[in-house]
Amino acid sequence: MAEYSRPNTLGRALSHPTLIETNDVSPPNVQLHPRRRRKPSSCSSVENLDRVSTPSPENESRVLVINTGGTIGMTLRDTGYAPKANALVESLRKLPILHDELYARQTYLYEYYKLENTLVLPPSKLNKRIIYTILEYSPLLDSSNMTTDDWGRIGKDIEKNYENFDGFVILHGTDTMAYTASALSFMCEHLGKPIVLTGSQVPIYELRNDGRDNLLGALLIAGQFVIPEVCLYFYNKLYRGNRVTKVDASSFNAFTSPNLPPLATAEVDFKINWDTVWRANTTAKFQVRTELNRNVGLLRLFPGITASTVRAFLQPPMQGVVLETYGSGNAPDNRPDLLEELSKATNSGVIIVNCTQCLRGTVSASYATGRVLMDAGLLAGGDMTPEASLSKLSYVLAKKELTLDAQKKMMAQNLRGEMSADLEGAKLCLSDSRFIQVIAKSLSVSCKEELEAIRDALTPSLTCAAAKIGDTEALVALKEMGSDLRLGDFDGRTPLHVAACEGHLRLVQYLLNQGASVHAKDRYGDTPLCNAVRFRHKDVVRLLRKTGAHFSREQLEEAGSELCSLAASGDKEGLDIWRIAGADLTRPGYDGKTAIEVAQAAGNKDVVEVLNSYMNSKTMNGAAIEFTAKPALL
Ligand SMILES: NC(=O)C[C@H](N)C(=O)O
Repeated sequence: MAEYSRPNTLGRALSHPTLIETNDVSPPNVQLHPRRRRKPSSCSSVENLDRVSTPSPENESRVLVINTGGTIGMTLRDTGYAPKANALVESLRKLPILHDELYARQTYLYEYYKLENTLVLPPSKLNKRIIYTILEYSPLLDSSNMTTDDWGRIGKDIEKNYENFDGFVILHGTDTMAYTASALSFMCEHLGKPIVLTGSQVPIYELRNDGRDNLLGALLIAGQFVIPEVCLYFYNKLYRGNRVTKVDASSFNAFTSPNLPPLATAEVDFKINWDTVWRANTTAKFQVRTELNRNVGLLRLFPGITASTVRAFLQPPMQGVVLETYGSGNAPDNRPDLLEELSKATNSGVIIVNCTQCLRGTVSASYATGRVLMDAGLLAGGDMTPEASLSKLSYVLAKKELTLDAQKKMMAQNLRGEMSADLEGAKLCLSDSRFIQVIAKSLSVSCKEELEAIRDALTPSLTCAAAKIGDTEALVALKEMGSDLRLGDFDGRTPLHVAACEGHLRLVQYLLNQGASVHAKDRYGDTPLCNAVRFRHKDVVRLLRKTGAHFSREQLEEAGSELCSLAASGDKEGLDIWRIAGADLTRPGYDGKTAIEVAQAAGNKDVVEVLNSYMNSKTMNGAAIEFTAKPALL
C-alpha cells in the first residue's frame, strides 16, 4: 500500500507536541464543514482506498476534547500515579477503535486541519464520522489540584471554540469531576451543545482499563446527539453533570446520580431519555460566566459540633455556605448556641443553604429540627447535591449586579435542572412539565414565548378535562406545575363550571379552596351556580351559596318563567333546588303569573303545599323579598 506522506504542517507540528498554546484550535481560514478537497485521481490506485466511504461534511461532526488530566492519562511513577504530558494523542492514534488512520489520510484530515492532534473515529452505527481535536492543558492535573481558575479556563476555551465544534468532551480526573461538572453547568449560560465530562479509574495505557470505553462513549454522545447540557459520562451512563457525585474509589462504576435518572444509557444502542434532557427555553446567545466567588464553603454537621467551630467557619470573608445537615434537613433544635451563630451569619448577609448529608432525598420542613434552620434564615437546598449547591453559590454570589435578595431568589430557582423540588413554596412552572415539553418538541417549539403560548392554550383544556371526570389528583398535579385553576377555556368555562355540572362536590370544594371564582361567567353568562342548578346537584348548590354565589338580577328576573314551568309539571325537586340557590319562588313568569298560581291551576297539590310553606317561612324570617302573590288555598 502506497503511503501518503504527511503534509509538512503535520511534520512540524509533531516536533512541537504542545502546539496549541493559544487554546484556539479552530483551523485558520476554515469554516465549519466546508467541502474538503477530495483525494487526487493519482491516488485512485491506492490499495484499500475504495473501501473507505466517501467523506462528506454531512455525515461528519467535530468534537473538541479538552484534556485537563486525571487518571485516564496517568502513568505509574516512583511517586505514584501522575499525569503524563504529550502522550495521549499518540497513544490514541494507535488504537483502531479511537482512530481511523486510513480515513484520516484519504480525506487529508491532517492537511486540512493543520493540527497534529486531530483524530477521527471509525464510522458509528448511525454512520457518523466524529472528528475530534485534542487540546491538552499544561500542566495536566490530578483533579485534586484543580481550582476555580481551572474551571474558568475550561469555560473560556469552550466559549472560544464554541462555533467550530458540535460538542465538547472534557477529560478530567474523577475525584473532583462532580464539582467541575456542576460549576460548568452554571457557568455555561444558554448552552445549546453537549459538554461531556469523562475520565477513568484506570489509565488508558494499561491493558485493562475503563478509559477507552468512557472516551469512546463520550465522543459518540457529544458528536451525535444535541443534548444541550453539561453532562458526565461514565460506565455506560450519561448523567446530568450537576446531579452526580462520586461514590466509589475503586469501581469502574464510580458515579451516581441519586435524585435524577441518567440522561442516556449506552447499551446495544444509545438510549436517550429525552424527557429528562434539559431544555433551555431560550433564544439568547451562549456565553460563559467565568467569575466565581471563592468565599464559599461546605460545613458538615456532626453530633457535638461546637458553636466556636461554626462561628469560626462563618467568619468574614465567608459569603456562602452549604450546611450539610442530617436526614431531611435537620439540625439540633436544643442547641441555641449553634442556632444563634447561624442566625447571626444569615442576618449579616451570609447565604446558608441547607443540604442533606444523605445520598438520596430532599430537605423538607417536616421536622421541628428542620424548621429551626428555616427560622435561622437558611435556604432549603431541595435535593441538590452538595457539589451542585456549592458551585451554584459560587456562581450566584459572583453576580455582583444582583442584590442579596435577588441572589437568594436565584439560589432557590432551578437554574439548570440541578434540583427537582420546589423551594420555599415556589412551584414548578408548567413549562417544566414533560407533557408540555413533549408537545412543544413535536411542534418544534423552542422559544419561551411559544412554549408559554402552548401552555396557556392547553392549561384550561387539561384542567377542565380533569374536572369533568372528577380527578382531583390530576388537578393537584396541574396546579403544582403552575397551572392557574381559575382560567377558563375558549368558551370561558372554568374547571369550577365543569365540576358544578358534574356534581363533583369534593372537587368543587378543592377548587374553591384554590381560589376558583364562583362569579366566573362563561360565554353564555352562566355561573357555576347556574350549572349546578340546571343539573340539580343540591350539595354543590349549597356549597357554592355558602361561598357567596348568587344569581344576577337578570337571572332572577328570568327565573319566574322557569319556576312556573316547574310548578306546572309538578316538579317539587326542581323548585327546591331553585330555592336553595337563592331564587325568589314568588317571582312571576313572563305572563305575570307566579309558580303557586300555576300549580293551583294545574291541580298540583303537593307543589302548592311546598310553595305555601316556603312563603310562610319567608314571612317568618322577615325576608327582604316582597311577595307578589298571596298564600293560596286549595
Ligand atoms: N480516577 C481519577 O481520575 C482519580 C485521580 N486522582 C484524579 O481525580 O485526577
